[in-house]
Amino acid sequence: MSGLKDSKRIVVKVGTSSLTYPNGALSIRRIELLVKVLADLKNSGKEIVLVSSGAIGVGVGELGLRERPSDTPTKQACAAVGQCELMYIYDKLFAEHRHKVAQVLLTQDTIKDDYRKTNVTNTFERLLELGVVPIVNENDTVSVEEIEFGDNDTLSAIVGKLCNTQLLVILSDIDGLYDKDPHRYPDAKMIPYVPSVTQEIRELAGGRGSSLGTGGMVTKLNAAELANGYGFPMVILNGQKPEALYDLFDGKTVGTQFGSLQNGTGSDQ
Ligand SMILES: Nc1ncnc2c1ncn2[C@@H]1O[C@H](COP(=O)(O)OP(=O)(O)O)[C@@H](O)[C@H]1O
Ligand SMILES: N[C@@H](CCC(=O)OP(=O)(O)O)C(=O)O
Repeated sequence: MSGLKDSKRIVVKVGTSSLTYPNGALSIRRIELLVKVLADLKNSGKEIVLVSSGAIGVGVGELGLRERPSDTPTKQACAAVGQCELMYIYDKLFAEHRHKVAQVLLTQDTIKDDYRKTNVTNTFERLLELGVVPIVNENDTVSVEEIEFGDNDTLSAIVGKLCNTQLLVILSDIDGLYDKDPHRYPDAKMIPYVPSVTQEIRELAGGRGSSLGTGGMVTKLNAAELANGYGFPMVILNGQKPEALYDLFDGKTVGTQFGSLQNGTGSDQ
């Protein structure tokens, strides 16, 4: 079995802080760059599933609110408004590269129900066969647990399982996992490889880094643990530099890799 660079089916998760400015408005430059890289990777033969946060952040901007709301119904309303805008933009940008997108809204409990799980898996399988890029987000109208505790990181690992991915890439507002929060400690050092998420690793992780990000490093470690348990590795890369995905698939050491490909032969470390 070959290394990460040969993974064909990839789930890429992008967080709110990688897509929006601190005032909530969408960063056109970032989303354009992300779509360009993903479209190009798709042209190279990869199958891409994109898990995109940002609906609440974009909704905040669309509705002209001054800051991210703290009450759940307003967050849900923002997500419902923002999701339309987000998909409109993805549709338009992927179309420029002649790729089709699909909207898939899920809740984390999908994985617990065999009937729903099969339906979702079948949909992913067919969409990928048809050459479509599924774009997934939490269904924030029917599920509020996740927007209260906030994270699409866990969802992205579940999506990885549901679509039988070979690799999960989480694009964050930071280059990878450090030995302490680099926003608080300038001497923090990045950790390139984590074979498994231990208690010692968990103790390195702090909370969110920006006013728009919700999960912090803890939820990324939860996602890594889930992903590795499901049998695929996870890599954290910086969403400000989506070109890092090219480096990853060129076989370079970039970001932080958690776990290796199943049967232990896939690690690039
Ligand atoms: N050990 C750590 N290594 C890296 N980042 C950390 C660590 N501990 C806490 N963080 C914080 O987690 C943030 C990433 O999570 P979050 O703000 O939720 O981003 P995103 O929107 O990308 O999901 C970083 O910006 C950083 O401030
Ligand atoms: N479904 C919500 C998810 C919010 C969320 O988890 O954000 P993030 O921590 O940036 O992945 C949205 O799209 O705004």
